[in-house]
Order: sequence, then C-alpha cells, then structure tokens
Amino acid sequence: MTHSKSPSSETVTASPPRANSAPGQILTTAQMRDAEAALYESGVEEWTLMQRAGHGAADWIARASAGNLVTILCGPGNNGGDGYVAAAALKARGVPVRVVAPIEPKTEQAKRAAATFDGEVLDHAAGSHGAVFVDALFGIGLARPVSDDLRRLLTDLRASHSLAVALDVPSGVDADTGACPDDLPSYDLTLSFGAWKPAHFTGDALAKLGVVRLVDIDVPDCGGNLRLSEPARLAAPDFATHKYRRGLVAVVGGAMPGASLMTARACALAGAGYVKWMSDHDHPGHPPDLVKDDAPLDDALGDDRISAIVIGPGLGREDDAQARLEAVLAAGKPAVLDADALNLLTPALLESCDAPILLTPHEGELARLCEAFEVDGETKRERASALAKATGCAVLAKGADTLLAVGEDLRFFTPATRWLSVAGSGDVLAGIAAARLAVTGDLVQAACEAVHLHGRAARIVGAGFTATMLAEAVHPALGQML
Ligand SMILES: NC(=O)C1=CN([C@@H]2O[C@H](COP(=O)(O)OP(=O)(O)OC[C@H]3O[C@@H](n4cnc5c(N)ncnc54)[C@H](OP(=O)(O)O)[C@@H]3O)[C@@H](O)[C@H]2O)[C@@H](O)CC1
Ligand SMILES: Nc1ncnc2c1ncn2[C@@H]1O[C@H](COP(=O)(O)OP(=O)(O)O)[C@@H](O)[C@H]1O
Ligand SMILES: [K+]
Repeated sequence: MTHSKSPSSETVTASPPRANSAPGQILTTAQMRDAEAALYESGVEEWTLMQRAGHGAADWIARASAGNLVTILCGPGNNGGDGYVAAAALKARGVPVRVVAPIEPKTEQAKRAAATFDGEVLDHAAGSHGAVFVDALFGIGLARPVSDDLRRLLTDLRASHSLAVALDVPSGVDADTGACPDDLPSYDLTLSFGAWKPAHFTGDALAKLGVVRLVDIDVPDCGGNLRLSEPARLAAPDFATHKYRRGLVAVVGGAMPGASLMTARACALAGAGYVKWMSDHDHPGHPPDLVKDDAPLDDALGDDRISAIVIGPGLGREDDAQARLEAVLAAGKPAVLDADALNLLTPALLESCDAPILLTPHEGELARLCEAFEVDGETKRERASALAKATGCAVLAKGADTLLAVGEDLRFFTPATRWLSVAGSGDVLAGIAAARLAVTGDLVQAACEAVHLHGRAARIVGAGFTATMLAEAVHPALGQML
C-alpha cells in the first residue's frame, strides 16, 4: 500500500545549531524519563523536544544523503515520532524521502508528528532501496525482543541502502546495557538524543553503532552518576618542580621481570619524574635510565618520596608474590594493582589498607575478583560497580568497552583501537596509570588520563604493534595531550 498524507497545518522550522548543555552526560532509560518529566514540569512541551530531536537528526541525515533518497522506518512510539519529524524536515529541505511504517503511530506525539509528513508512506519495504536508511523503529522504549519479521525488515532495509543511521539506539538494542540480538545490522551513524545512553559505550551493540553523535535537545545536566570521560589537556610540570615533586613511582616486579620493565618504561614516558624498579631479578633489557632499587622491598617502599606504586605485571603467584603484594598494601601509598596482583587479592589483604587503590582488571580478572569479594552483577558495569563498593577501590574494568567504577559513579570511554588487544598492552596501561597517579594524586583523574593516553599511543603506533612499541608511543601521546 502506498498513500500520501495531506499536509497538516503544523509548521516545520529549520533547526538552529545548538550548544550542548551537558555533553558528557549519560542517562539510563529511567534517568532519561525523569529528566524528560522534569522538563515537562518546567513548561517545556513534549512536542518541542521531539521537534528538536527530529530536526537535529535531519541535519545529519541531509548531509549523509547528499540529496539522494532517504528511507525512514518509523515505529509506533516517540522514536517513530522523531522519524516522522525528520522526514518532514528533510522533505521541506528538498531531500527525497519516504517513510516505511509497518506499525501505525500509537503515542499522541507520534501521531502528531506523522500528520506533519505529507510525503510517501509505505506499510512494507518491498523493493525499497536508496542512499540512506534511517532506523526510527524503536528507541529507549523497547519493551520486548523485536519479532523475526521486524528484524528481517531492518536487515533488508540496511542491505538495500548505502548508509544506515539509527535514531537514539538501533532497534533491538537495550539502551541500558547495550545487549542486542546477534543479527543486529551494522550502522554507519547512531544519533543519541538529549544525552548519551549506556549502550553507546558498553555492551555488544558497540560493534554495530558506527560513529556515535549527540543531538542536543536541551536536556540539562541532571547530576547523574554516569559520565563519558572526554580527553582533557594534561598539565605540564610547573616552574618550581623537580624530579621527586613530579612524582616518584615504584614499579614492583616479580618472577617475570620483562613485564614490569615494560610497565616501568610506559610509566617513565607518561610523565613521572622518577621511576624506580624494585625487582629481585635482573633482565637483559634493563635500560640505563631506569634506576633499580636492590634494597629489601619493605625498606625500598619506605621512601617517603614515593607518590605511587604499581604491582602486578610479571608478579607471578608464588609465596614471594603474595609477600610483595602485602608489602605494597602495607606501604600506605596510592597504588595501581594489575594482573597477578589482582589474582592474589583477597578481602583480608585489603582490610588494613586505606590508601587510594586502582584495580585494573580485564574481564577474567574482574570475574575472579567478584568471586573473591562475593559480589556479582549481570553486566560488566554492575560487576565493576559492585566490586568498587565492596573494596573501596576504583575499578577500571578493561576491554573493548573499558569503564571506570568509583563508589556510585561510573565513567565510560569512547572505544579505543582493537589493536590494543595484544599481550602486554595492559602492563603498559598499568605503568601509565601509576605515572598519572603520581603526577595528579587523584585516582579518577589518573585512571581517565591513563585510558586516553593508552588509546592515543595505540593510534600513533598504528596497526599490528607489540606492547614494547606501544610503550614507546606513550611519549608522543603525552606530547599531543599537553
Ligand atoms: N526521552 C526524551 O526526552 C525524548 C525521547 N525521544 C524519543 O522517544 C523515544 C522513546 O519513545 P517511546 O518511549 O515512545 O518508545 P519507543 O522507543 O518509540 O518504543 C515504544 C513503542 O514501541 C513498542 N514496542 C516496544 N518494543 C517493541 C517490540 N519489541 N515489538 C513491537 N513493538 C514494540 C511499544 O509498544 P507497547 O509495548 O506499548 O505495545 C511502543 O509503542 C526515544 O528513544 C527518542 O527517540 C525524543 O522524541 C525526544 C525526547
Ligand atoms: N577489543 C579491544 N578494543 C579496545 N581495547 C582493547 C580491546 N581488547 C583489549 N583492549 C585493551 O587492551 C588492554 C589489555 O589489557 P590486558 O588484558 O590486561 O592485557 P595483558 O595482561 O596482556 O597486558 C586493556 O587496556 C584493554 O582495555
Ligand atoms: K531506533
């Protein structure tokens, strides 16, 4: 069936550029609904928000289409409403556009939006092809799994268009977790409305979103506990500084000294003033500019000038390793615990330690720690948060969707290059984090700066690198971030 609607009296205005009021804000569906309710209470109309969303989307879609045919798949709710508003705005700009609407609009705003579009509306997608496919089927209101028929429709429309754009989230994605069906099509661009959603930075859907961009609709900062960590400029050493003030880091090695050497190298290149390698083992790769402290570990760690310690890479799991971890925790200094230090960590070991501690587990280490501290969660975000609360530590849960949990707060990151998935890459990150902890004295800032430096170093070094190459690239990365 094809029909054209008669134009309604609603006017479609061009969208002015908007400056975002809270660019790093991430809201869950429940928080978004609360924010929305507060806006309505303050006198903002639902329709106004939908206009902002639809027009903001149309700006992106118009550019992507370069004047070629756009197909917008509109669902029954307000996500579909945004789609109709975008369709009307595109048509008003002279962009050829048609709507596919397998389900009639149900919400008041979606019906009103549909009435503003006087172009072609189809209830099927047979033979549909064009330049840009826009998915406005379901957004944050996804209430149950998408039916096979609708999933097929999404896949077919994706396949018959050169580019695919998702409004808010691709249909079928759980906005709070990023969980999605296996056969979710891939998008080139995902436009989030008003605030980011967790799914834009975590979960399986990440691989399918393409470029993600925020469309501002004037949602104020709600003071929520989820944030996107955006790279900020790092501070250069100040005038009166010296090597100790700039941060003395103790890198505590173990049975496999090569790994801690790499950690020490990254640490030195990430801005620490002085790095001491505390290792009972020698290594032929020991560089001349790295000081090795041969004193017994307890004594070496007693140096008051130490501002951060890192332990874990190459530590091993033998008795000696446990003793070394105990010495680090007893030193009462800010510390980064990685790799085997995480495998050895228990509630009893942490009991008497009240120094700021950063844990940097990958997925497997996170699972073991959750078991050891008797906490759990369905998603990585929940597990990291539960562990942060149980330990009192900051938890940097690494992987394709790295996130930082501290108390009730969560920081998310834009995904780094997948080339980082190479052995030893975490050892490098631990060294960078220790340097930033020594320099800033702040766990959250240090962890965030470390993730950004690590990601940037990886971009600089390119494809197919080794961890040693990555550690060397921390140097130009630091230079770029000053
Ligand atoms: N929040 C804001 O500030 C703003 C939000 N905005 C936009 O609104 C979007 C949220 O809109 P929304 O709440 O109407 O939900 P939406 O995603 O359209 O889906 C709900 C509809 O789909 C249906 N349905 C659900 N699952 C289904 C399934 N598997 N299979 C079949 N049907 C299913 C469900 O049906 P029901 O469960 O009621 O039967 C209901 O009809 C948001 O993502 C953003 O784009 C902007 O306009 C600007 C301001
Ligand atoms: N698919 C991926 N995309 C982006 N970064 C990744 C990916 N896989 C792993 N990483 C990053 O690479 C590093 C690997 O750390 P880790 O697993 O501890 O490695 P190792 O123990 O070998 O040093 C982490 O910083 C992690 O976030
Ligand atoms: K959508």
